[in-house]
Amino acid sequence: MNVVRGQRSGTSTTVHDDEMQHSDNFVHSSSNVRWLQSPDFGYYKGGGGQGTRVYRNSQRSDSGGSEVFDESMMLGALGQRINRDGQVSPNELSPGLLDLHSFDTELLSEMEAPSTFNALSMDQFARGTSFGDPETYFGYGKQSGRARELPDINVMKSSTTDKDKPNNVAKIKVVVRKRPLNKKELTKNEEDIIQTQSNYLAVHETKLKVDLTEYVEKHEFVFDAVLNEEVSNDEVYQETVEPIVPIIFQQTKATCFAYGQTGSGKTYTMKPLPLKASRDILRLMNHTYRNQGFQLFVSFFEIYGGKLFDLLNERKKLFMREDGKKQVCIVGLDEYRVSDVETIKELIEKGNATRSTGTTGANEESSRSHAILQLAIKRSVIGNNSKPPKPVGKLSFIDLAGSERGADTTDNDKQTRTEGAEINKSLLALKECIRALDNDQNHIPFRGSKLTEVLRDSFVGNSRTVMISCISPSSGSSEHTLNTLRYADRVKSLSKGGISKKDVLSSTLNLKESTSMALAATSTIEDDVGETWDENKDDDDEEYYEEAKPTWQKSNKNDMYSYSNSENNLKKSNGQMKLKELPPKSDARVANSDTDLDALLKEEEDLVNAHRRQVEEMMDIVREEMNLLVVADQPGNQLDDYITKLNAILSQKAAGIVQLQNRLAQFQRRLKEHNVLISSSR
Ligand SMILES: Nc1ncnc2c1ncn2[C@@H]1O[C@H](COP(=O)(O)OP(=O)(O)OP(=O)(O)O)[C@@H](O)[C@H]1O
Repeated sequence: MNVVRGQRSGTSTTVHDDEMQHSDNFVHSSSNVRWLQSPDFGYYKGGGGQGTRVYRNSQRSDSGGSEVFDESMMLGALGQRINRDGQVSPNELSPGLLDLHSFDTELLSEMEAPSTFNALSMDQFARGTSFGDPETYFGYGKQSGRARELPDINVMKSSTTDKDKPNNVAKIKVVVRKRPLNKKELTKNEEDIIQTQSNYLAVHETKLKVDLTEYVEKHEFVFDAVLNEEVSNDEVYQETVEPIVPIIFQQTKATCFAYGQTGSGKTYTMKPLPLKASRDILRLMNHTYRNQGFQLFVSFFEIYGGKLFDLLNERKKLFMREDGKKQVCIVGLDEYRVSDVETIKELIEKGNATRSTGTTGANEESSRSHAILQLAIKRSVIGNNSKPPKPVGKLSFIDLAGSERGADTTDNDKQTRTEGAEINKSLLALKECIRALDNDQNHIPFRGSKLTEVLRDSFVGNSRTVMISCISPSSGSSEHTLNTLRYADRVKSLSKGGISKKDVLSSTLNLKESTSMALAATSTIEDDVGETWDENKDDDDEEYYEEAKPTWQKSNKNDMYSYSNSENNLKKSNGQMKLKELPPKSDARVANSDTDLDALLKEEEDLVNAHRRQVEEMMDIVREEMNLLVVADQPGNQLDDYITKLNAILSQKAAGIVQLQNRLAQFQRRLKEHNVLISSSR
């Protein structure tokens, strides 16, 4: 019997070991995590006992010799510039403005692309799920070193054209990658608490009962793919990016990003991917699409503290601009036309060396910025070099900054906290956007962060997203790991099917209750707003924005958000309530009522989203407060200062919730009026 057979992708359950039905395939201990130490157990890798295991890190050969890109070169490259003489020739540079949005208006007519999907489908049984394959399967017997037998597929191996195949590629694919235990974790005798099997993953969290006896809580998840510590970067590429490379030639914009706590392996995972993808793109251009006018362009920039910097031009500050058509442009971003792998490699290394890094307790070279590397495919008209090439598709790689929390930092200073707040904000915004997109919601909350604003064009239209959740296996990281997995799980599961209107209504009804609870929770906090949580206002925004009023708008420097459009809608809708004065034509009434109802439902949905955001932010704050207790014992921490700031934020959040409550009350009044109107028109 298989414990998790039949679980659908994106579901998770929490099972206490004592309640668990034991599987033929998985080994469980009833009371603690020692099961992981059995040398016989398939999940326990590496020789020696606790503390003697060698962290194998970059010794693994990923490429089987033919790899041009030497990953070990890249390891530890953060903060070190790798000088190469081969500079990019100036005429390969297309300077100026990268029109991130032009794809929507300038797309080429659809063309066929070779597909790897035939090759993929052949291997789906062996690999577990693939894009678009919601079914899970489980192999029998113990897990081998690799998470699964990944086939040696290559973008050129299958040249079969199948126009329909790309449509089978799921909009979102969520993959989890577990890294090996590192030296630090081994020294601290931390255990590997992550069990993986095919696309199934379990976290064995040790907890304490009230009587201080230990027990193990098992949290189970199923994702599109789970890659264990034995899986190489080549295999990660095959599982994640390789399948989407061909569809970039078919007007698709794809985004691949890594998410996870600091030190969990995001950079390690993301760094090799763009080069591998470029190699495949160039192969397609030089063979299948030979002499068809396709060109490859590379740009690389970072978002740090809400500001943009060009990583290929000495961190030159960039400005984002949005025109009347809501097209996002990054003014001043250097975009390089490339035609060989060596040049791309140099550019990537240059960008990585320029990236902002810092030290956190969990990672000595922690990425403090979101780095975005874009491979854009354009096409020029053969024989007409005067016209600029037209965008065809784009592949964006995002190495997200590590989610940072008070307890992780050895240097709990203002800057680190500011970075952490900014990072958390963008991660929340990213999740909201992905969910909204997959639910085909009209309103995509791009404005939640600079990251999502910049990525906006990659999410609209024909888009694909691959999220790689990176996790540490160690018992000491169980809380972070569970947070990462829950984030991934929510992205996956909540993105399916959308929220029914009925569900939205019931959520709204619960809203009042939960806001009251949240208010009660914050009511004891002093009303001292004091110094704010150093949310730096980005002056550039005002200067460069030309668009209509944003949906989400900072109302002041205190990192509060108000829903300006909603207020406008409200006025408009109130105007519509004058419907009562219209001639009593029931059809007109009903039609107008429908419009009104749509507006109401839209606003209601926005309210729920706003509320969810408030609650999530509150949760972050509560977690921060919990961390205060942990850091309290450490000397040198400015706890008073920290607590004052937390109190200030909590006060602001409480005010935000009051604002929401007022809007909810207004909304409910209008809903009542609307219902009266509907019943009178019947
Ligand atoms: N799968 C893996 N196999 C071997 N070593 C790994 C793996 N994943 C990560 N590492 C190592 O762990 C360390 C931390 O990884 P990395 O810098 O990629 O973390 P990160 O998630 O990007 O952290 P941050 O968010 O702080 O930048 C590095 O030394 C890296 O080489």
